[in-house]
Formats: sequence, structure tokens, C-alpha cells
Amino acid sequence: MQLQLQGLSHAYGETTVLQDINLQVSAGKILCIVGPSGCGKSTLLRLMGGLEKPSTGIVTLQGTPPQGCLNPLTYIFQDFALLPWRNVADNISLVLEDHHLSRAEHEQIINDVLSRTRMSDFRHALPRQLSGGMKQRVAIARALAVKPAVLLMDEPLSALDSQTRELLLEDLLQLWTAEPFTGVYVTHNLSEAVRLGHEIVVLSRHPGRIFETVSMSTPLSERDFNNAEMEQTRQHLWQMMRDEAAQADRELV
Ligand SMILES: Nc1ncnc2c1ncn2[C@@H]1O[C@H](COP(=O)(O)OP(=O)(O)OP(=O)(O)O)[C@@H](O)[C@H]1O
Repeated sequence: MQLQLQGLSHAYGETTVLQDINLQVSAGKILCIVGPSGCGKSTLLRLMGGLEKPSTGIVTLQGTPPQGCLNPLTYIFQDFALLPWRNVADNISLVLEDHHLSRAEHEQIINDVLSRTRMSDFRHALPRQLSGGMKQRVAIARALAVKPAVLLMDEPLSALDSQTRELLLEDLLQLWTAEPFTGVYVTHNLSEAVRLGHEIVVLSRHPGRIFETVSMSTPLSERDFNNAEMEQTRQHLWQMMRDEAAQADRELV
């Protein structure tokens, strides 16, 4: 399915946070959103997911949901959002409970997503027994369990150390390559954006507007450290963002 945003603006009280956002998230592609702190990236993702209603403009989801889709729009958050008293399998189970699945269907989905995220050996572990990277794998497994039409990811790796982040990035690339999904990925990290994005939207700030949308042609499976397009795009993105990032850095919270 694809997500279309037309003439989207959003204000909190008197403050306009996003203005005149028009964009399309194409089916089976990942769109990354980058921009300086406070430019409205998370707000834009919440508007896409229907967690907030835009002040003006519309968000539409077009096309046919994937077979077995239980929830068209699903989030992965930075803080994992796992229930500490439920084990890994039961945390995933949570999103299946209202869907009247048979016991066998339920088990099949849990086994499938645990295997795809390499968490099968930890199905009975509690979140406190898991590393940050493993917790985020559970959150990814839980998101995949509902076969979403669009996966909305809000800085999902930013709470992790750099090695774990790299491993999880590889996992996301592998998951997409095995079964392409439509995704929106918000990040501060330009290296992550050029690894994962088919398109990268750069937002400016006060209010957040689309500064530029950059398309990348290298297939995700070929995005390795020596890729020239990745490095050129990362530098181009940084040139666009550096003045606004510097200004954001000088402002009082
Ligand atoms: N519920 C809210 N009520 C009022 N203001 C808000 C609310 N949520 C966000 N804002 C403000 O809207 C602006 C955009 O916030 P948002 O979190 O979307 O930006 P961001 O680009 O995701 O920031 P960061 O990169 O720091 O995570 C900020 O100035 C923020 O303080």
C-alpha cells in the first residue's frame, strides 16, 4: 500500500510546526525523514499513523493491504515499548489478541516473526533479561506480527550503542530484502538514512517544510561501506542541514 500526504500543516496552539507537506510513500519502498532537532519529524510520523489529526490537509492510505494484514499502520519506537511482566512471545502475542485467530494461526505467526528476527531461542525471556538490541528485535517482531501495510519507525535505533545499531540496521535490510515492506523511518542519523532510504526527505525548521527529497538508486542489498552514492548523498544531506542544525544547537530548550 502507499501513503499519500496532501497539503498537510500542523500547529500546536499558535505555533505552526509543519507547513504544506506533500509527499508520497511508495508501496514496497522505505522513505526516510531527516532534519534538525525539533523540525517536526516525529509529529509528521504521528500524523501519518493517525495518532494525531493534522490542522489542515489529508493523509490517505491507498491500495490493497498485504494478505493477512491485521493492522495497516504499525509503529516501532525508540524505547521499545515492551511490557516488562510479559515474556518475549507474550509481548508479541499482545498485538494478536483482539483478532480472533485460531491457536494454530497465533502460534504460526509468533514462530514466524521470532525466526525472522532471530529471537526464537529467547521466546520465554523477560525484557529485563534482554540487551537493548534484543529488546528492539522483539519490538520489530511484534510490528511484523500484524503484517502491516506501512511500518512507521521513529528513531528505532537511537537508544542503542553503535555496534548494536549496525547489527540492527543489517537486520532491517535483510528483513526488507526477504520481504519488501513499505516503511517510513525517522532519524537524525544521515548514515542510517542512506543505508535504508529509497527516498530521503529533508525537513527545514520553524515551521517544518520539505526542503528537498533525494532519491537513491543503489539497491538496498548493495548499500555497503564502499558505495559511492551513499557517501555523496550523505554529504549532500549534511550540506543542506548543517546551518539549520547549528542554529538548533544554539537555541534554548
Ligand atoms: N504535543 C505537543 N504539544 C506542543 N508542542 C509539541 C508537541 N509535540 C511536539 N511539539 C513541538 O513541536 C516541534 C516539533 O517536535 P517533534 O518532536 O515533531 O520534532 P522532531 O524533529 O521529531 O524533534 P527531535 O529530532 O528532537 O526528536 C517541537 O518544537 C516540539 O517542542
